[in-house]
Formats: sequence, C-alpha cells, structure tokens
Amino acid sequence: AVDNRLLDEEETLAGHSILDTLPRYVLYDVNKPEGFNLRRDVFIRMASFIHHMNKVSDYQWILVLPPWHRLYHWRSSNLVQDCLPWSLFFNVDSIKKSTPVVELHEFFQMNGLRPLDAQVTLQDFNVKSFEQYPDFSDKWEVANCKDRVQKEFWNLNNLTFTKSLCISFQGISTLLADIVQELQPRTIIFDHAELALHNYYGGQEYWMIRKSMQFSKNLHEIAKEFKNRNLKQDYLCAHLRRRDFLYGHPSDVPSINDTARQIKEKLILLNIKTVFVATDTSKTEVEELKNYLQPYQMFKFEADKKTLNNFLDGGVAIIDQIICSQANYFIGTSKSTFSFRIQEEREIFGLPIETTFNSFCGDNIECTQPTKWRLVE
Ligand SMILES: C[C@@H]1O[C@H](OP(=O)(O)OP(=O)(O)OC[C@H]2O[C@@H](n3cnc4c(=O)[nH]c(N)nc43)[C@H](O)[C@@H]2O)[C@@H](O)[C@H](O)[C@@H]1O
Repeated sequence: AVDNRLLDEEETLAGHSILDTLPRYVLYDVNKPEGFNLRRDVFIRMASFIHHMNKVSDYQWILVLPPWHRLYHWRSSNLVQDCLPWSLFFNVDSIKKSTPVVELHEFFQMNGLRPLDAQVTLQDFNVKSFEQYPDFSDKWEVANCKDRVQKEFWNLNNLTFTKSLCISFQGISTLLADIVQELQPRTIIFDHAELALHNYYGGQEYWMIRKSMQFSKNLHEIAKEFKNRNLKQDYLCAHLRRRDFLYGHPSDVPSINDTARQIKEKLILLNIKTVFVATDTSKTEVEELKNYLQPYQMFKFEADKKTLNNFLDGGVAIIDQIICSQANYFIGTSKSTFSFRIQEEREIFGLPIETTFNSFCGDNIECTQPTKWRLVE
C-alpha cells in the first residue's frame, strides 16, 4: 500500500511532486442490463485504451477491474452475487501479463477512500440530429446529462467523486485519452464504457488481450472432471440461447423440435454420437430436447450445490463455455456474445474453422453463418 502521508502532503522530490511518480487509475462500468460476455468485450476496449495511455502519457496508467455485480441473467435468487472479484472467474495473473490491471479491492488499498478526481458518464450524441445528418466521425463534447447519473457504483457508498460530468461520445476507446488529457485526473471512472468502440476489432492487440483473458484454473478443473466422466468420446456442443432471445431475436432461435433436427443432421454428417448442450433455457425444454435427440446421447452440465455456492451462476456459465470450446464441433446461437466468446476460444486453440463458425437457423429459415473472425498473431 502507498504511504498516505506522502500522498496528502504532496512532497516534492527534485522538483517533481510525489504524485507524478504514482500510477494513475481508470475505473469503468457498463450499462446495467448488459451480460457477462459483452462485458468481457468492453474490457478489451478499455484495456486497449490503457495500452494507448501508457504510450502517450507521462504517467503510468492502471485499469481497475470492475467487480461483477448482480447481472440480469444470473437467475439464482438464493445466491448472493454482488461485488465479485475477477479472480473468481479469471486467471488475473494471466491478464496482468498483457495489461496493467488491479482488482477493485487492490485499488482501495492504494487509493484509500479518497474521492475519485472525476466521474464521466458517457452518452450518445442526440439521435434526432444524427438521423438528419449522419456523421460517423470520432467526437466528444461535454453535454447536459440525458439520463440519471449513477450515484453509487456497485452499491459502494464509499466510492465518491470530486467532479462529475456527462460527455456525448462517439468513437473508439483511445479517444477517451483526449478526455483524460483535458481533465488531468489521477483517478477517473467512466460509466457506460460500452459506448467506446474497439480500436481495431480483431487486430493484433485485440487478440493479445483476448488471449490473456484465461478462465480460472478451478473452473477448468471442474470442466475437465465433467468431460472425463461423461464426454470421453467425440462430442458436438450446441449453445442454445433462449430466454430473452426468443423475443429479442425470434428469427435466429429455432423451436426445440427444429433445434433437435438441426443437431441430428450434423451428427449424422460427422458420425458423432454425443451432444453436449449449453443453454439458459428451462428444465422442461432441456428434457424435451433430450427426447427429440434420441437415440443420440445428450449431456448437460448440472452444478452440484458446492460448485454453485462457490462459483455461482457466472462460474457455471463459464464451465459450459469451456466444455463447448473443446468440443469436436460447435453450433452456437447467432448474435449471442456467449457463442462469440466460445468461437474466439476455439480460434485460440487453433481448431479447424469449419468446426467453429456455425450457428442455428430459425425454423424454416435459410440463414447466413457467422463471420469468421480469425486469430491474428
Ligand atoms: C439481448 C442481449 O443478450 C445478450 O446476451 P448474450 O450476447 O447471449 O450473452 P451474455 O452477454 O453473456 O448474456 C447472457 C447470459 O445468460 C446466461 N447464459 C446464456 N447462455 C447460457 C448457457 O448456455 N449456459 C449457462 N449456464 N448460462 C447461459 C449467462 O449468464 C450469460 O452470461 C446480453 O449481453 C445483453 O445484455 C442483452 O440481454
């Protein structure tokens, strides 16, 4: 931990403030309803911004990993799923090798409970004028706040701010550097960080950061045990995203009957006898699918009490993703970031592309297959 006395007194060393020698911190948060796998993507954009800051600024910049907090899709109401550290799900040491990051509790150890220098709420530019004069240029400007500004991040009432402003923002995440340049904060939090886009989606830096986002060893271990017990043979993994996708993307989600038909078609073609299903759907639909898939064997990961209590809904979803990323063949749900992340993982493993970039089509729809985002070294 940093010596707080030094921070408070702003002593000078050879003409430089001690503050100049200390790292500076960026915190961020994402639009509340967004799910886990979109958030993983926003991390890459923010990490890319931190890499940029460390190239262009005189200070050392560190990204604070936002705790995982009560996500909308985590449905086990009997579990407390608040303020979870990244180390529960990820190998943070691996992330640290690519990007300077700290967990929130580590940040508190360094910064104490001092207010953050700035809170910046990002927001869209006015959509009406955008429709009249479409303008895709990168830009930002201080503006009146459109929506309610978040007062309490992650329910932590001890996280306060000296200054708070709203900024209309359109552009890539490295454009945030201009805001930092203007405000000169030592600590800053960006809300709605999802509005900052990728610097270069699918480029070298993207993959370097993406590769570092390895899941925790514990979760890998549980997935391995499940595979050793149930999936000793070749298997196809199907990710069926249903719940809100049934009405959000109805033309991409087949009925259970047609899902089984599409899976069987592949099993015959590939001469595979076993299916692993990852899904957010109900037990009833899972049973229905199992019946339709007969005589093929269908497996689904069901967490025991201990696993669920320790790793929560987020951990169970990751175990599903790990098992799918190691399958002989993968079929995902179109437009689901849950499926996209599995495809990326399979690219990192170097699995043949034709076994990875496949998705279900809605009933009686000839759909296009997903874009092949190939790994770039
Ligand atoms: C419509 C949009 O959909 C987007 O979802 P989408 O990209 O699929 O993917 P995610 O952003 O991860 O959100 C979906 C969440 O639902 C659960 N879930 C989905 N599929 C599975 C599965 O196969 N197994 C398990 N165990 N859990 C699953 C899991 O908690 C996952 O993080 C959301 O990010 C947006 O917020 C928005 O709701």
